[in-house]
Amino acid sequence: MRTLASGTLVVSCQAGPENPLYGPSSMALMAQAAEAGGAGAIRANGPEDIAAIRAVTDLPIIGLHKLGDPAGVFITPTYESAAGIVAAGADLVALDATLRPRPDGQRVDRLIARIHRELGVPVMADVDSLEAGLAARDAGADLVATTLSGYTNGRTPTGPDVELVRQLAAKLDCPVVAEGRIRTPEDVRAMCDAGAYAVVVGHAITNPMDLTARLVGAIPVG
Ligand SMILES: CC(=O)N[C@H](C=O)[C@@H](O)[C@H](O)[C@H](O)COP(=O)(O)O
Repeated sequence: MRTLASGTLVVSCQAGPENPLYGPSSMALMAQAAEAGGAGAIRANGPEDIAAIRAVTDLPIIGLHKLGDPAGVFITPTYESAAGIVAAGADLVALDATLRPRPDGQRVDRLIARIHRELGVPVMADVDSLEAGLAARDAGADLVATTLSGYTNGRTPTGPDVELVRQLAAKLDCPVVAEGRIRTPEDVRAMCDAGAYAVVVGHAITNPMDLTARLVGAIPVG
């Protein structure tokens, strides 16, 4: 079984329908490019993308399935969504473990226990706060990630949440994964110094629209 090693840079290869790169073949190419650059694992969304990525790499895949309302719990909200991505080739399941109500009313500890029992893969809890991270570990999560920090209370900061990584790493007895708005080598280093076990980077590597817009924004007007 493929596992997430300590000190890994994970590249999140995701594109929504608004992105010209939307689709499994583009995401498989992204994953191959990430691997060629030294990525140690891939994070990917949905069974189609995951199956296409699985076909071209042996790297561990952290799978998720975004379903439902993005304003609520939508990262792998149900057991069925977890089962679908594992069948497609995911080695770990990432799921929303914020303290928000789940769409099916399911308790997260029962969901995690069922994934362990029936799918036999580790669960990475995507959280937004220290409280949610501690609760996720108590609920059985194998790893805790800061993925949802800044996305659940209406205001998204521009930078990554180094402080949350530091707090989680100080309190938890499991790997803490840094994720969200990490853009530069300095950000990556700050996360490692704060105690991150692994670092996930998405937009800054796999979203050329974002990269282009940032540089276009640097051109003086007039
Ligand atoms: C909040 C949410 O839905 N995050 C998603 C989780 O899978 C992805 O859209 C992010 O790209 C991923 O977390 C990596 O983060 P960033 O792209 O900022 O490096």
